[in-house]
Amino acid sequence: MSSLTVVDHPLLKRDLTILRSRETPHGAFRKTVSDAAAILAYEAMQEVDLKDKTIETPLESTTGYEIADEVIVVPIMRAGLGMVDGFVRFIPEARVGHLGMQRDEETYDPVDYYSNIPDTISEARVFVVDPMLATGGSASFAIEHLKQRGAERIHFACLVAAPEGIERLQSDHSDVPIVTATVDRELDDNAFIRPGLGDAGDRIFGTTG
Ligand SMILES: O=P(O)(O)OC[C@H]1O[C@H](OP(=O)(O)OP(=O)(O)O)[C@H](O)[C@@H]1O
Ligand SMILES: O=c1cc[nH]c(=O)[nH]1
Ligand SMILES: [Mg+2]
Repeated sequence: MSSLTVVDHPLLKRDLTILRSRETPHGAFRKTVSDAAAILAYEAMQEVDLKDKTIETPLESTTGYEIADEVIVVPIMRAGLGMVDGFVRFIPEARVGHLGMQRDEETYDPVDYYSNIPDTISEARVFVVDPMLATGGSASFAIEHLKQRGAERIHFACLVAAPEGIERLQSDHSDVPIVTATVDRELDDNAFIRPGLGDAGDRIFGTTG
């Protein structure tokens, strides 16, 4: 079974509270998603490989490190776009792929509408990002698509996960580690996460209210 890491950090708890509140307007919501994603990135990137590099300090030579991995961040659109900045903040040379996916409002199955993935995917360490893991359908489909494109080292990062989504992802993709800020109680009858934070895409982009 893949690993599940629930990041325990006071800044993340504070950010999650801002995100959960219905009072938070979309500008503050978008900024907070980005800030929280950076904290998740810090944890999710623990396994990134390094290589030695000799450098000159002002006084002498010493051995330092640089990132050895080719890193690709893949947001599941739309809401995943809000996490990209937080992830590339630490690795500016990272490439970004895009997967467009929208849940069907009745069946809750993901419908894919866009894919643009860097052709270095097979040798890369890939971070799939989406704030919400609800039924797990979108994340599972996205990861399957990336595997079919050749990806072999995939990580998944989200802000809010439902127990149902974690179970689905661990069952479909036992090789993909999951990093999240919280595991919430349950899915409701509309497959929304409770207590959750509502519709992440709409709140990031201000498409309702
Ligand atoms: O785990 P699941 O049951 O698949 O649900 C989670 C998906 O639902 C949301 O996207 P949505 O379909 O609302 O699209 P949007 O990002 O364009 O709003 C969310 O950002 C995930 O992609
Ligand atoms: O709670 C949920 C479930 C799916 N998508 C969201 O944006 N929020
Ligand atoms: Mg949405």
